This record gives sequence, C-alpha cells and structure tokens, in this order.
Amino acid sequence: MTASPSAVGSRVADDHESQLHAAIDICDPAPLLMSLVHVTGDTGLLDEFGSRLTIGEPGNHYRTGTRPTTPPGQYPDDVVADIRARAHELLTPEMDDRLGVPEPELFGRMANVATSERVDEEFVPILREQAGFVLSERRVPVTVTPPADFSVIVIGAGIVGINAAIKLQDAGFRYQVFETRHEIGGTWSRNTYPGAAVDTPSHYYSYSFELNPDWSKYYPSGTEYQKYLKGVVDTYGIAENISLSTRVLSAHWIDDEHVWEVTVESADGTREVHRARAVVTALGMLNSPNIPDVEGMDSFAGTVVHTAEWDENLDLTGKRVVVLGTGCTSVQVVASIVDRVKSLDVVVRSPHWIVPEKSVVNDVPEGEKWALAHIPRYHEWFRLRSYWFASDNLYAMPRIDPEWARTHFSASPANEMVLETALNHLRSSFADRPDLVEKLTPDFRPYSKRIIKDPGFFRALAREHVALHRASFQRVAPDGVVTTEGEFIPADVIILATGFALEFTTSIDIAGRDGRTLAGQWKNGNDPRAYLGIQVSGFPNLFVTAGPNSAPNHGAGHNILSEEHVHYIIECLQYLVENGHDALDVRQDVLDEYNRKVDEALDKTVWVHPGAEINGYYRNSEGRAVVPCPWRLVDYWTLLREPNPKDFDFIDPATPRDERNGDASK
Ligand SMILES: Cc1cc2nc3c(=O)[nH]c(=O)nc-3n(C[C@H](O)[C@H](O)[C@H](O)COP(=O)(O)OP(=O)(O)OC[C@H]3O[C@@H](n4cnc5c(N)ncnc54)[C@H](O)[C@@H]3O)c2cc1C
Repeated sequence: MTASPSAVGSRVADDHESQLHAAIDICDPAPLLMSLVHVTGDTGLLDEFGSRLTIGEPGNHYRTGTRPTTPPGQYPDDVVADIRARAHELLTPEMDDRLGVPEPELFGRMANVATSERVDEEFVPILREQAGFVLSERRVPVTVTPPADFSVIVIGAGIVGINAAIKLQDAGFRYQVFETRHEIGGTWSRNTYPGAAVDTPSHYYSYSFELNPDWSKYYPSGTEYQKYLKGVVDTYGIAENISLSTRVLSAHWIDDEHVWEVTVESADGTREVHRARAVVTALGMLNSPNIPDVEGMDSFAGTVVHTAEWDENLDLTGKRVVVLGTGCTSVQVVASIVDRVKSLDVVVRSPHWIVPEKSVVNDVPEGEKWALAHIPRYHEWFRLRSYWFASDNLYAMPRIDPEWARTHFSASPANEMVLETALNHLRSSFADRPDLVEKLTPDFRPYSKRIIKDPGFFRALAREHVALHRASFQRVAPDGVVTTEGEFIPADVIILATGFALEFTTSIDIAGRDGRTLAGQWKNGNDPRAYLGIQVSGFPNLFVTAGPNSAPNHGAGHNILSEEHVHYIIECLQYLVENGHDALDVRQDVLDEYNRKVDEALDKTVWVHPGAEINGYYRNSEGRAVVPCPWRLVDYWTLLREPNPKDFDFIDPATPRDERNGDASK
C-alpha cells in the first residue's frame, strides 16, 4: 500500500522537525547562538549571552605562554545548555534568516561573542568574506566590459586555477585553462596514496563562495576533496574552458604586440601556439616528486613507489613494506596501511614535531551536517570560528622572541607551548618505549618544519610488526634496504614518502621583456622573488600565484591564498581595461623594496634560522625562506585588495583599442 501525499508530506515535516532538534542537541553552540540572532533578528541575544562569557584577547595565551583551561572559544556548560534550550524553543523547520548579512559594526559584535575573543575592526572585512557571508568586493570601478582581445591564459587546474577560471568568467574575461594532467584537482588528483587527506579543516579549507555542508570528516580524504573540486567545476560550468592533458611548454612576451605567446603540447605530442594578453600561472609548488638518488634502487626486485605516483593496483596485504620519510605524507601512509602489511619499517632521517588532534580522524556527526546545511548562517559562523582560531592567533608561533630564545630551546612562549604539547603527546604515547621517544624527538624548534597532526602514526609505531629507524637509505639491495646505520631491512615494497622538490614555475620556459627568462631571474627557481608574491619586473601581465613568500605558513590554508591572489589579479586586469592600458609591469625598485621588507620580517622567524632545513620546504640553498609569507593574514589580504597604480609601469596600445580589430586569443 502506498501512503497518501499528505501522509508523506507530514512524515517529511516530522523528520525535519526531529532532525532539527537532534542537530540542536549536538551542534556547536557558538554558531548556533549566531543563527538564533539571524533567525529571530533579535540582537539582544548577543548582550544576554555575551555578558555571561569572558571575551578574551585574541591569541593572548599563545603570546604569554599561559595554557588556557578550556580550548579557545569554548562556552561554559551552563551557557551552552541555555543556548540549546533557547534554540529548541525558537527554531522551527520553516526558519529563515531575518537578519541577512550583518553590517560591519554588528558583525564585529557578533564575532566577539561567536569567538569569545575581541575581534578588532580590522578583521571584519576579511572575516565577512572568508567565512562566506559576502563575495570578495570588487574595488576597481567596473564600468568597462573586458574587450574580446583581452584574453587570459591560466596554467594549471588545481584549487587556484579553478578559482581563477570562475572569477575570470564572472568578471567577463575570455580565458582558457591548460592542465597537463588528465583531470582537474592538482594536488588532490595527484596524491592518491593510502591515507592521503587534507590537514587543514575543510569547513574552512574550501572556497568561501562554495561552502560544502557534506564533508564526511573534519579532515576529509584527498578523494573526497577531489570530488568537491569536480563538483565546483560542474556548478560553475567551466569545464569546457579547461583543456586537460595539455602541457604548457613556454610563454613568451611579444614586446611589440603586448601579448603572451603560449606554446602547449597535447598528450599525443601535437603543439599549438595560443596568444593572450595575460598569463596566470597556477602551478602550486609541489609538482615534482622528490626521488632520492640511492645506490642500487634500480636493482630492487620488489616495487618502489613514490606517494605522489601511487599505483592503485598495488596491493600491500601481507607485504614487507619500508617507508622512507617523515613528513605529513609518511605519517598518513603509515597510519593507513599498518593493519594490512606483514611488517612495516619506517626510516626517518629527521622527525617532525607531531601534535595530537582528535578530529583528524573523526567523522562529522549527522546532526552537525544537518545544522551546516539547514540552520540559517550556521555554516558561515562555523567556518568563521574554524578560520579564526587557526589564523592570525597563531602568528606568534614561528616568530623569535630574542630574549626568550637566548635561554630556551624554543623560540618564544608560544613556540614553547607547541613544543610542550608535542613532547607530551610523544612521551604519553610511548611511556614504556624510551627508545622511540629518543628517536622521534626533533632537534629543531617547532614550526621550522610543518607541524603534523597525528592521524594514528604513534599508535601504529607502537605495534609489534612495526619498527622505526632514525636513519636514511644507504643503498638498496634486490631484496631490501641497507640504512645509513648499517641495518639491513628485508622488503617487498619501498614507499618513498619523500615529498616534492620545491618548484616555482621554472618548469616552464617563461621569457619576458628583452628576452629575460624567469628561470634566469630566479636562479633556476632557487631564489624566487616577486612583488606581493605575484608579480615580477620585466614580465608584464604575468601573474604567478602561490609565488615566493606568499604561503600562509603560520595558519589558515592554501584556500585563502587562492582567493586573495585571484581577487588581486582580477582587480589588476580590470584596472587595465578601465584605463585603456594593455599591460602593467611592476617597477623593479618597488619589487626590491618589497622583498627587503619580506626578508627583514622573515629574519625574526624560525624559518630562516638553523633547524629549518636548507633546500627543504622553507629554505633555499642560501638559507633564505622562499615559501612563507611574513605578514599577518589580515595584512596580506588587505595588501591584495587592489593594485596601487604607482607601483607599475603601464604599457599602452600603439593603436587605441577601438581602432584595433582583433582577437588576440589564438
Ligand atoms: C599531500 C598533500 C597534502 C596537502 N594538504 C594541504 C592542506 O591540508 N592544506 C593546505 O592548505 N595545503 C595543503 N597542501 C598544499 C597544496 O598543494 C595546496 O593546498 C593546493 O592544493 C595547491 O593548489 P594549486 O592550485 O596552487 O596547485 P596544485 O594543486 O599543485 O595544481 C597545480 C596544477 O598545475 C598543473 N601543471 C603543472 N605544470 C603544468 C604545465 N606545464 N602545464 C599545464 N599544467 C601544469 C599540475 O598538473 C596541477 O594540476 C597539501 C599538499 C600535499 C602534496
């Protein structure tokens, strides 16, 4: 028997009602309180509940090194109970957002209560955007539609390239994306090793303009992340502007025509030359797997695989596996494969600091997902908190307090807190294994290398069939590995979790004005320098995303870089079309002065001090930190709101634009 439509309707309503109340019982009380304000429009709730909270100084405990008794932003139990009771009373399945996007002043007040910390006015614009309340605000006046001959080529279809495509499309620019792989996703298409997962919470590490309430975990798998990116490409209908399996070989600036000539090669070897007014490189910096040159590797009778080139048919069940490497990837692989292998030997030259983080492996409860999807503005406030507690509050972490550092191993009180947390995790995980504690204790300050959140690595190392070797590979034999400590480890499979060789765009032959090459300018990528991490003198209309000194290494994630870089590029391009210029070229003195300030600011961080590996993730062969951005996130974001015309030389058309016929795109 089938139910009548009205019976089905009332069952759906009942389900909705019960899901709402189940969600209220478990969801995060702070965003829930904000949703109550949105749904009722009653800002008096802020005073009522705010007066029962202690609104702290942001990041104060990190600066002073005083460990908080409760996690930052956690409400007292009685306040939580009252918020839930009020939500049960006030929220209904038909709830709506009466308040809309709060004006800056109200937004600031709400943010204070939502975080239980003082959120200064300067943070309000970035929070409104990054939490997903508003789209990034166009600053350069938009009165001119980009002309047809002003086209843009984007190289790479990872997080940044996809973002660039969406925003170029929105702004009305003609564009084409070239991606060398057979699919979009970049990092998340390439890294499919067991355990590959995001290590920035994804309710934040995702586009602010495309929130996803369905993440299955707070730190989802790479596969789930890749699915999200594919969904975004579909939602924005940009797939037809992305040429897959097409590698960009070169980009040359044609000085008398003010265009870039870009040579691409398809998988079948066919080459084409395209022309565009501007080029955006969206290559990330982690494309070249770092394969160590070890004697005898070719003689190995088993399988050698790098994590970035994983073979999905490789079955590790019952195998003797050796993992080389110690970073985030190694930790994820080891935790993921430990149950299925016969033996697991982890060879670690220099262990990282590893901190516990329960939610790394936790599923997002159904009630939380429901709240994210259905309770008005819950998601935005949830995201705001996710960003807030992992962004500029952590600015002190890698910074050296000279007085403190004179008498301590750590760099500052904040740095000491990470050290203590990591040491406690290490010692409590191996209370009866002093050998492991010793081998796993790093000899550099926290933050000199990336801090790792433990997905079960320490638990895996304590298993009987697992051994840790503080060593490296001396040579590989047909049936195993000899370590630098002279130990022989029999093996069927060698997993190289050895990361990537840092690469700043120099894999492509890029030539600017007067034939100067980017590789030459940047000493083959070893010493890259760019204005705002994006523009290089002599390379007009070339925008290098995720360029030198732009990575948010003290907090947040690559997504903020993606959005602020793309925003800035669109503003630059719009400035050109508004003012009838063909191109802009950053002045050398401006670039030099910017980099002087970058180096000065970085000199006060652990990234350029002994301990941060030379030629590693942070430092080049001369010891200069080339990856991290030295500024607070809010300052860098603010710098990237719009171009300052004084910073550039402009290149004007020989013939006024309206007299030109032409399509410069091909
Ligand atoms: C295992 C792993 C985990 C990570 N986890 C996090 C995390 O949790 N949080 C975080 O913030 N960051 C993380 N990162 C860093 C990550 O790389 C960035 O977050 C982000 O995905 C980079 O995006 P992108 O678009 O800049 O570059 P990518 O994703 O690297 O995309 C670049 C694209 O350019 C393409 N390409 C390269 N050369 C050419 C060419 N010549 N022609 C055409 N196409 C080309 C590549 O094929 C690739 O698809 C992680 C990195 C790795 C390796």
